[in-house]
Amino acid sequence: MTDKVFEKSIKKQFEFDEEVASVFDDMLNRSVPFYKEMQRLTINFALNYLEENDTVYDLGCSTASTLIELAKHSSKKFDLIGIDNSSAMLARAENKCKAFGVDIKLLNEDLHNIDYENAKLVISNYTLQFIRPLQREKLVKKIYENLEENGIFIFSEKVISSDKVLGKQYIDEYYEFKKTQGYSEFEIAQKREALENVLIPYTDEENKKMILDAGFSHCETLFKWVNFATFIAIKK
Ligand SMILES: Nc1ncnc2c1ncn2[C@@H]1O[C@H](C[S@+](CC[C@H]([NH3+])C(=O)[O-])CC(=O)[O-])[C@@H](O)[C@H]1O
Ligand SMILES: O=C(O)C(=O)Cc1ccccc1
Repeated sequence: MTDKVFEKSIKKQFEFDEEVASVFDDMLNRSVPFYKEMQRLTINFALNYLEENDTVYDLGCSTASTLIELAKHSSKKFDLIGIDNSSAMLARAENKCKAFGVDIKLLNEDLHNIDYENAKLVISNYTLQFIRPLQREKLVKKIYENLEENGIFIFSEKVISSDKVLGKQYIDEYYEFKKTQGYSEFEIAQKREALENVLIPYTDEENKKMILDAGFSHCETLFKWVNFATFIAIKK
C-alpha cells in the first residue's frame, strides 16, 4: 500500500501505529535511500559470521523483512528473534512470516526489557535513533555485554553532520531524494515536524564513540549515503 500518511494535516508526533504500519514497507523504501541495498549488505555481512544454530536478534524488526530475507538467503538454521513494541507492526510481521514459511520468534517488548541471551548477531536498522540518548547508550552496553565472543552488531541510523553548512546540504539533498520518490513538499514538511524530538540522530563520530565506549573493539561504516549510514561493530 502507498504511503499517504502525511498528505493530510497532522498535529500529533510520529508513531508506529496502525496507519503507519499499514504502509510501512512502502514508507521505508521511499524514505530511506538505498534501503534495499543496506538490507542486502546487512544480510551478506551477517552471513559472513553466522554458524548453524546461532542466535540472531533484530531490534525494531517492524514487519520482519530483514529476518525473513536472512532466513531466505541461508541454508543454515538460526534462532531468529524479532523485537518490536508496536502491535500493528508485529501483526504484519506475523502474517509475512507465515506467508514465507519462516520461523521467527516475535516479541512484543520494549528493547530495554530483553536479555539478549546467546546473541551472536544483533541487527538494529534505523531503530536506535528512536531511543532517547543515555537510554540508547545503556542499551548498546547491554547488547555488548550479552554478545558472544566474536559477536557482531550491525546497525543503521539517520545521521547528522558535525559541520553546520554541510548539515544543511545533507538536509537539502535528502529532500531532493524524497521529492524524486513522489513525496510533496507538504508531506515532507509534515513528517519532519512529526519526527521532531522523536527521531534523534547522532553524528557518525557520536555513533562510533557510543560503540567504543560500550566496549566494542572495532566499528566501521559499511555503507553511507549522505545522512543515512550503516555500521558494523565487532566484539573481540
Ligand atoms: N523502545 C522500543 N522498543 C521496541 N521497539 C521499538 C522501540 N522504539 C522503536 N521501536 C520500533 O522500531 C522500529 C523502527 S523502524 C525499523 C525498520 C526495520 N528495522 C527494517 O529495517 O525494516 C525504522 C523507521 O521507521 O525509521 C519501529 O517498528 C518501532 O515500533
Ligand atoms: O527522517 C525522515 O524524514 C524519514 O522519513 C526517515 C524515516 C523513515 C521511516 C520512518 C521514520 C522516519
